[in-house]
Formats: sequence, C-alpha cells, structure tokens
Amino acid sequence: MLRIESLKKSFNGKFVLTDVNFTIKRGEILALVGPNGAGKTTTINCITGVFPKDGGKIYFEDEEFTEIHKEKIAVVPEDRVVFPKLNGKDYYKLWSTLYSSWNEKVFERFIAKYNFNLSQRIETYSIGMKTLFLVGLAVSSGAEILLLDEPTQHLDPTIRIEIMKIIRDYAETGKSVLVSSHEIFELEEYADNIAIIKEGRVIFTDSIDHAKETHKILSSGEELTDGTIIGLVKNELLVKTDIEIGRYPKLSEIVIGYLTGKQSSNIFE
Ligand SMILES: Nc1ncnc2c1ncn2[C@@H]1O[C@H](COP(=O)(O)OP(=O)(O)OP(=O)(O)O)[C@@H](O)[C@H]1O
Repeated sequence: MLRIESLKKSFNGKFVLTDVNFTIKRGEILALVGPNGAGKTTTINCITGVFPKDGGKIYFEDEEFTEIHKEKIAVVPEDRVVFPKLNGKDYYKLWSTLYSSWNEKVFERFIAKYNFNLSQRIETYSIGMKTLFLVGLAVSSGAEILLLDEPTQHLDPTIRIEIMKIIRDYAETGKSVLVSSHEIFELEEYADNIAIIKEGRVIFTDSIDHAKETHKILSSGEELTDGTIIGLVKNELLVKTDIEIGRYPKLSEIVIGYLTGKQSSNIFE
C-alpha cells in the first residue's frame, strides 16, 4: 500500500537519506530499525511532507503520494509535543474533523477502556498516557497507514503491551503500519517485516520470518561451505545461506550483523 523508492533528503547540502527503499502491504507492520541518526525520523517526516524530499518516489497504492493522500496517514511523532492549552476533547474535535474516515466507535471504546478524562489538558498526562492517547487518536482516525516513531520509548511494560496490542489489532483490520524503534525484542513479537537503515540507506529489508530462515549464526571453528558472510555478532558470524549449518538467528542478531558488517568491533585490536 505504501512504497518508498530511492528516497533522498539533504540538509544544508549534506545528504542524510541517500537510498531509502521499502514497501508496506495492507495488513502488515514494517519495523524500521537502525542506529541513532540513521534517518528513521527523517524518513517519516519526508513521507508526511514535514520535510520536502530531494529525490525518490513515494507511492500510495501505485499512485504518487500527494497532498490529497495526506488524510490516508496518521502519525505519532517521536517528541509527543502537544498543544499546551488543549484538552482531550479539543484533540478529539481536531482529529475527528481532520479525518473523514474517523471511527467514533473505536474512539469511544478506547476512551472507556483506558478511562481517559477528556476534560484534562493532554500536556498534564504522564508520558505513557500521552503516548497511549496519541496512539488512540491515530487508530481512531481510520487512516490507511500509521506511522509510529518510537511508540514504546520510555514506557512501562504494561503500557508497552497495550500499545503493541493496539498496533497489531489495527494492522489486522487491513491497515499498514510503519514503526520506527530500537526495541528489537518487542518488534520480533509484533512486526511482520523489517527494514534496516544505516547512514541514510536501507541496507536490508525482508519479512522477519524469511530473514530468520535464510540466515544462520556460525560460531568460530564452524566451516562455511556455502553462503555470504554478512557480519560479526559478538564472536560469531551472521551468514546468509539456505544450507543447514550453525543455528538460526534471533532478529537482534540479524540487525547487529547487518549494522556491524565485517569490521572488528573490538576497539583495542
Ligand atoms: N532539521 C534538520 N536539520 C539538519 N539536520 C537534521 C535535521 N533533522 C535531522 N537531521 C539530521 O539527519 C540525520 C538523521 O536524523 P534522524 O532524526 O532522522 O535519525 P533517527 O534515525 O531518527 O535517529 P534516532 O534513533 O536518534 O531518533 C541526523 O544526522 C540528524 O542530525
């Protein structure tokens, strides 16, 4: 449903996105992972139009993405900045007016389930409740694509679980979700696909299940008879191969292997 091709973005002549490519189909959750400063938030900001892109294409269902598609997207930004004077009711009015696909029933159920006081100013909510409320607005919007920037950052385990469940349930209604996150163990539980971004370039993208099937971890001493060495994971090797050697990797090991590459991670060597 959302396709990004060769997306590029520069600030003051310096390119921070050089080649971002991925696709999110209907009903799928794509995890965008990468180190600090790799370009995750910039990618989201280019999709929403906060920043104009400097190259590449963004497609919504095979049409180039333009202003008219904007209401197809709902965003929960990383900074969770909210208008200081607005309360829950004001936010509800704003979002329900912005989205013609607004789903009143979903919002009502959400407010009742988590006991939100809509007359309270959002600024005074705890960070967890603020995030949960913004996620609630985003899923009530009925938007076809959710863009969530670090949705579980700084949250306690109970709210994390609630947010992961809401995201999964939303995708199961046929919507597409992009989650930027550093929480690889969580992503392994609820995301379908992964895109690894490094220095502004997507270096690997696949379904999580397929990535696990087609990579192996080899410990030192094990002989590699067929496959490609991707990178180091502590003292072991991440290898792309279909043959039955070593052991299957965890998602975190795939991410580390691609990000580390073949250079030694020991600064004392
Ligand atoms: N408005 C801006 N002006 C100049 N440089 C920017 C701007 N926004 C982002 N950058 C730069 O773009 C690069 C990518 O930043 P971005 O916030 O997209 O990374 P990120 O992957 O989301 O990082 P994190 O995981 O730390 O949130 C960084 O080098 C950052 O300094």
